[in-house]
Amino acid sequence: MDVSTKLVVGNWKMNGSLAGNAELLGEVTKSAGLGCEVAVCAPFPYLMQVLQILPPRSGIALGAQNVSEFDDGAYTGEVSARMLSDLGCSYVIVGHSERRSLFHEDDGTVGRKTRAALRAGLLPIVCVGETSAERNDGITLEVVTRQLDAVAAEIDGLDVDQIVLAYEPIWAIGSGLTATAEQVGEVHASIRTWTQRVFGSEVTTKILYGGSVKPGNAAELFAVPNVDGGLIGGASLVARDFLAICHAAAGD
Ligand SMILES: O=C[C@H](O)COP(=O)(O)O
Repeated sequence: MDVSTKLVVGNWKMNGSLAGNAELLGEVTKSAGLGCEVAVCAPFPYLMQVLQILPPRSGIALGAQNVSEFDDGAYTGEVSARMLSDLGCSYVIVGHSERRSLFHEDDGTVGRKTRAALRAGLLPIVCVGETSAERNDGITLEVVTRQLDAVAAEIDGLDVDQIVLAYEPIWAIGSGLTATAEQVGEVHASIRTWTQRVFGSEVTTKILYGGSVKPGNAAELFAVPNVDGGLIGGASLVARDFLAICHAAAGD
C-alpha cells in the first residue's frame, strides 16, 4: 500500500438520512483531488445512495462499518463481505471499539471478520486501542499487540498488503479528549514495528489515528511519524470540518 498519500476515512456511525446524506455528500465531493485519499463509511441502508452520489470515478471510496465473519447462508441480519464487494465497497471497518464493547466482538471475531473481508477483496480497516483503565495500568502496547496478534492468527496466506490499521484509544473516541502527539507517536511506532515483524518489511501498511480528530488538531496529528491518515467520527458529519481535515491530510 502506498503510504506517501494520507487516507481520511469518515465513519458516520449510526447517523444519517436520505436528505441529510445528499446534502453532506454534495460537499464531501469537494475533497476529491485534494492530495489525500478519502473514503466514506456509511450505514448499510445508505451504501447504495453514497455510491450513486459518489461513484468510483468521483475518486472517493465507499466503505461499510461492519461485516459478517461468515460467507453466506442462514445468518439472519448479517451482511457478508461478498455482498459489500458486489455492491462496490472498497473498505470495511472491522473491530471498531463500539463493536467490541457494545456488541461483544472479541479478538477472535475481529480476526475472522478481517479474514472474510480480505477473502472478498475488500480493504479491512482494523481498529485497535486501549481503554483508559488499560492506559493507566501501563499496558497500552500490550493490549494493542494482543489485538493485532489475534488478527494475524486468522489471515494466514491472505494478502496482508490490503490491510489498513487504525489506532483508536477508546478514551479519545467521541469524548473531545485527543491523545497527545507523543502518545500517538509511541503507539504508531509500536504498530509499525509489529507490521514489519509480522507482515514483513516489504509490506507498507497504512496506520490511521482515530479519536476526536478535528480541524484544530488534524495537522498536528497527521505530522506525527507513522500516522498515515485518520478515522474520523463526529467531524465526518459536518462537511466543513471533514473538508478541513482532508486539507490537513493533504498538507495544505
Ligand atoms: O471511527 C471513528 C472513531 O470512533 C472516532 O470517533 P470521533 O472522531 O467521533 O471521536
